[in-house]
Amino acid sequence: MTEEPTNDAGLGLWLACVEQLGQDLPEQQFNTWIKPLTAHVAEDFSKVTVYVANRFKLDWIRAQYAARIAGLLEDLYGQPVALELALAQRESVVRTYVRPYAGERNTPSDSPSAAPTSSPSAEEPASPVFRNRLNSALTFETLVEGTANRMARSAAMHVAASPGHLYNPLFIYGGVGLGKTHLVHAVGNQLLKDRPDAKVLYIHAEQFVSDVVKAYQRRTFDEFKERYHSLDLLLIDDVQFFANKDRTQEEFFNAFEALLAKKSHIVMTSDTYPKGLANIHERLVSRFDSGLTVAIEPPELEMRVAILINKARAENAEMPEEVAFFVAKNVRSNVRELEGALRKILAYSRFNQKEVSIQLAREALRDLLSIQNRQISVENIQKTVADYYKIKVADMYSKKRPASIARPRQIAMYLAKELTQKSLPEIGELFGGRDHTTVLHAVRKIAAERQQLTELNQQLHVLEQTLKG
Ligand SMILES: Nc1ncnc2c1ncn2[C@@H]1O[C@H](COP(=O)(O)OP(=O)(O)OP(=O)(O)O)[C@@H](O)[C@H]1O
Repeated sequence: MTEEPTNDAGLGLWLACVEQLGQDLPEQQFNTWIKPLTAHVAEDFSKVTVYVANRFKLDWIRAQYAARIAGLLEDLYGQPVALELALAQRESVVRTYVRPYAGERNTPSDSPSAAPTSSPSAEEPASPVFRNRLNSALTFETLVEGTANRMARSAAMHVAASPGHLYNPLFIYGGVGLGKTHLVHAVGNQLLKDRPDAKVLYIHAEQFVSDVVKAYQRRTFDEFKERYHSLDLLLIDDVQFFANKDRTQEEFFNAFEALLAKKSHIVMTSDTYPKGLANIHERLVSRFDSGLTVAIEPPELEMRVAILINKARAENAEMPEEVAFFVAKNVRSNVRELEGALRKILAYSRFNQKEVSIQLAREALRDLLSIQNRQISVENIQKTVADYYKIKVADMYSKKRPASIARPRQIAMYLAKELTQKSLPEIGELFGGRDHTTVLHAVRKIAAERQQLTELNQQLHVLEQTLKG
């Protein structure tokens, strides 16, 4: 492989990243995928271009390691570094990992002239593990269930258990990093576990476009059709990328009809619901919507906590529940960001040889937390305390008196007095129009008990840390 020139400091950054991966990954994975990589680091460190030997490996690196490499580079350099993956023969830089918005994406056109020279195909030589392009780590077992994904997950499990029947096609949509890709891989992996002979293919929509282009160029549409039309299960990710690709849409339509006719199953993902798709033919859109369409929502707090704890465990690290709560409270947007936060915390903990604690998490995530520039409001306190003690926010204002509710409410009043500038009557007002003496009683009671009860003190500590960010 060509050695790509890079400056010394840049080389140092790349080598440190590789070294860290060498420690983190199983030896065989490291030797197969990471060791052969070369990289070029921009003079100002703004971008690292990693060169990969062929398109197939590039896809694999992108799917499996790009987020991790980008995260490590950022940890090591101290600021975000754009990561680009490119084929080693330089003439065709494929796609940056840091994704632009859909409209700006540099996807291959499906006109023959714009075809990439080495577009991938489902037939490309590969070891049997990769032939179906499934990542065996993405299973139902490793996908944490919560309200946000319950329906999508159970529909997907249903499909995996009896493909070709209900919910065909299954159309899963949702924002970035919410687990759509994970879920479709899980369907494929589950089906293969039950029926190892099933013909399953996972493919990203962009790759399908490339396959169409190649069939065009080589006049191999018969083989193309045979390959796609013979599947038992087609898992196709990010179908919004079919926008404006007329020939691809036509071929996908054909494949779709053929597969449904023979009771094969199709599972699709997209960033929007079918009717929200732009520049896709109406006849395709209506077919996308003809089975079951389900959304994946951003994960709720408890799900985020569970994901963090599970992922830490998978990395052989312990994340105490209070730290997971602190992180989950502060990183809300999607699971990929949660994973990024976890990676930072674990790297920080290893590097400084300190145990994972709220204090450590706060240090590791200080950039992220300072961006949020949180202002503590009484509403925020009520929500956080309600989440922590697993009661409804509405109970903060209600007249209910059971201790399981009254106590968290007193704790929230105490924190409101401690962490905001509000007066006792103002706080009373915000807790369902209570008298200021009720608030005063709560504040005094909790302050006194805090001195006596270690457990309460610890809980208050977690809540304070969480609220202060
Ligand atoms: N419920 C979950 N439990 C465990 N891990 C999850 C869950 N949801 C998402 N993840 C993890 O979060 C990361 C991002 O998920 P995934 O790539 O499936 O998102 P996506 O919705 O396909 O995003 P995009 O649209 O950006 O491709 C993956 O590493 C995935 O394993």
